[in-house]
Amino acid sequence: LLGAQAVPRSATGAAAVAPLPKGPRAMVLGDWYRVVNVSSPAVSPDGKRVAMTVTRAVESENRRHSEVWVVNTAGGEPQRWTAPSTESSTPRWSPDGKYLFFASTRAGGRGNTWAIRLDMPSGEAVQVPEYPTGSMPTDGSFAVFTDAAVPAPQVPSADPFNTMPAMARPPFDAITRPAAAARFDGRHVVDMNYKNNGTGFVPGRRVPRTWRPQQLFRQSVGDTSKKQITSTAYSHRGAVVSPDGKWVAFIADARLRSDSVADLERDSLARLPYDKVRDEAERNDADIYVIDANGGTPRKVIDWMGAESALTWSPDGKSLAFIGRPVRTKSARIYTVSVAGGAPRNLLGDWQYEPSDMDWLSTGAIQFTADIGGRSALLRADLTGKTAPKELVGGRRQLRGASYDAAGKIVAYTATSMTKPTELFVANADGTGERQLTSFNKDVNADVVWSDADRFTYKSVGNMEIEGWLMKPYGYEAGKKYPMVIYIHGGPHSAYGEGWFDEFQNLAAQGMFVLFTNPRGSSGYGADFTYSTRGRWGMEDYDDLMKAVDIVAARPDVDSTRMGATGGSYGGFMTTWMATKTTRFKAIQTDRTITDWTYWYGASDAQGLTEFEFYGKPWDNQALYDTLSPIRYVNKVKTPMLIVQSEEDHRTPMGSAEIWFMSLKKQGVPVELVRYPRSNHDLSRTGEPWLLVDRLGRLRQWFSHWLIGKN
Ligand SMILES: CSCC[C@H](NC(C)=O)C(=O)N[C@@H](C)C(=O)N[C@@H](CO)C(=O)O
Repeated sequence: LLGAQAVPRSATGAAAVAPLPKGPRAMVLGDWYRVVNVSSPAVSPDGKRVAMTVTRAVESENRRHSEVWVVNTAGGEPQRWTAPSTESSTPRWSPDGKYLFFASTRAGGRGNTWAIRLDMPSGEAVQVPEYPTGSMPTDGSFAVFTDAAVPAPQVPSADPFNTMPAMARPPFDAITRPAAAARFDGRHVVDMNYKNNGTGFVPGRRVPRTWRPQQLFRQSVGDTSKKQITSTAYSHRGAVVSPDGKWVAFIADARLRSDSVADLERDSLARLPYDKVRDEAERNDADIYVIDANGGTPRKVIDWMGAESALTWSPDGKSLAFIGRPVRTKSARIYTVSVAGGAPRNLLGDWQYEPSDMDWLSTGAIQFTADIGGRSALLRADLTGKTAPKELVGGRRQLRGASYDAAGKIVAYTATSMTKPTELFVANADGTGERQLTSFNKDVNADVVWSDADRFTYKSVGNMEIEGWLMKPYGYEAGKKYPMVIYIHGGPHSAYGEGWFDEFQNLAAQGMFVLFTNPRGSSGYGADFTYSTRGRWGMEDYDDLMKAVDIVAARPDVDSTRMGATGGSYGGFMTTWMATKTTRFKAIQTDRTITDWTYWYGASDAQGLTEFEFYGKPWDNQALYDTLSPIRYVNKVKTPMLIVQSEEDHRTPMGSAEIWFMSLKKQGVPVELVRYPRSNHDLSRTGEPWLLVDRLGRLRQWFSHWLIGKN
């Protein structure tokens, strides 16, 4: 049943890949390598084609591979447009239809933008320095983009520490120095942001701190020269050119203060103890401006309290739309405002959900995608803001990356549902006439019986409605009882939903029910829901999870004596928290866990999370950091636990796992710790394929051992 794939090495060193049994059958681990992911759809300006990124795992080489593929919107077989020997992704078409640009790092090139010529026969990808990247007017004659006008300060070539590894060099502000540069290869740290999940350790500066404000530049198509149109001490962000090419709208500091002043103010505020009046007051950090596309003095369009993003011109160039969030704890809304100024109009009113992206189509419609709980949909806003947005494409699935043709008639997007890995779809922009354009997962879908899940909602503490799903075990037969494992997501502000997910399928294939919910604190249900757990982590959200367990445990087909729990990151915290509170689970797996919030605060790269959620730094509110730390109650734990942690996880560093492991070991509680090398916080999502699959295998084995009695 396990289906673990042996990967013997051939004489050449490449791993041989064992053939998989034909289906229909349960998922085996080797199926993970067969699932293809489609992302970043881009509709050509004429609406005839869609380009996309197609990503597969190369099992024998323990890596992923991405290519750009193109399919006709009228249908037919998708074609690969980029070389299999290189990595290529995120395609976009030039407005004149002459090029398909994409991101790729290729030998002998500058930067990572490459293009395929569409106006003449061509096999090789080329770089086109005379074709600018940035926001373009309707005629596509030039682009506006932002860049620093001053070069980054260089370390002098005579610097005595130049030969040292970057992390070993004494940073600019350091007092201490190596006794001998050639003999120290450790890490010398002076700045706070010295490590980052994914990037790893970040070397300190060898030169004084400088500011390089982002300026507006323009470049004509067919010309490699770039004209700088602003020269200011503040940065320009989200710059977009008006359809007629006369104006540029951008977002900048509300008082146009220099970047250095704004940063130093933020740094000094950040050092102060938490203060509700100051820290929760509405702030106006940024506003919207317009400037002549050839430069000049900018004019403020609106003074709007909050943070603006996704600035977009109306097709007639008279208005601007933006996504605005008044304060962190309020839902983002779509607003429109006249370029001449005046009050912005809220198009979403008090609609519960939040927009993820937005397009103002040439037809005049404003469309966007939004998470609606665990599903996501394509919607059209009411331009008067009087009625709720109209859902154009929805259903029990997740839609991403809506892309339109120049006429605003066609929309392409990717979609996935519980039993269907991602594929590309196209529809009329009003949502009618939907068609599936790719079937990259046809073979694996034919072999594997993906388990489906029933959606349910339930009322929890304070009458709050919670959304949950129960996935059936593979081979489910009415009248039999099955074990159940609850999955708990992280964030805590993220969400599970209506998409194919390898982790759920992995356990369902072993003959277990998989329960997953979005307790309060999850994203996708509006900001009130998301921030309702502030200062109360592990309290009502724990109740939400346990209520779902109660509901499911009462089913005649669930064996309530064989239940398990698993979760990662904040979900990892929650599993250790559960272990201190209940013995109703027979086994728990805790992933990228957090067991001590004070340790986490010091060791993680994301202090901002608890500074906000716990009302300050540990010394501002030590009682809360302690009360919510599972390690304080570890003497209560009786449940066998599998701990999985990544050696290079700078988000939830190893110390939490180590103290948990040692504490359980000392108390005689069955515990295993698996430490993954060359892995960070994203092992389960973007990690090395062999390690990722190894982890899935261990989850299967752990729960099979404790809940089914076989391994
Ligand atoms: C202001 S810092 C945000 C931290 C971040 N939050 C989100 C929404 O992801 C985060 O990394 N939190 C971790 C503790 C966490 O639980 N991450 C989850 C979700 O990404 C995970 O599964 O790794």
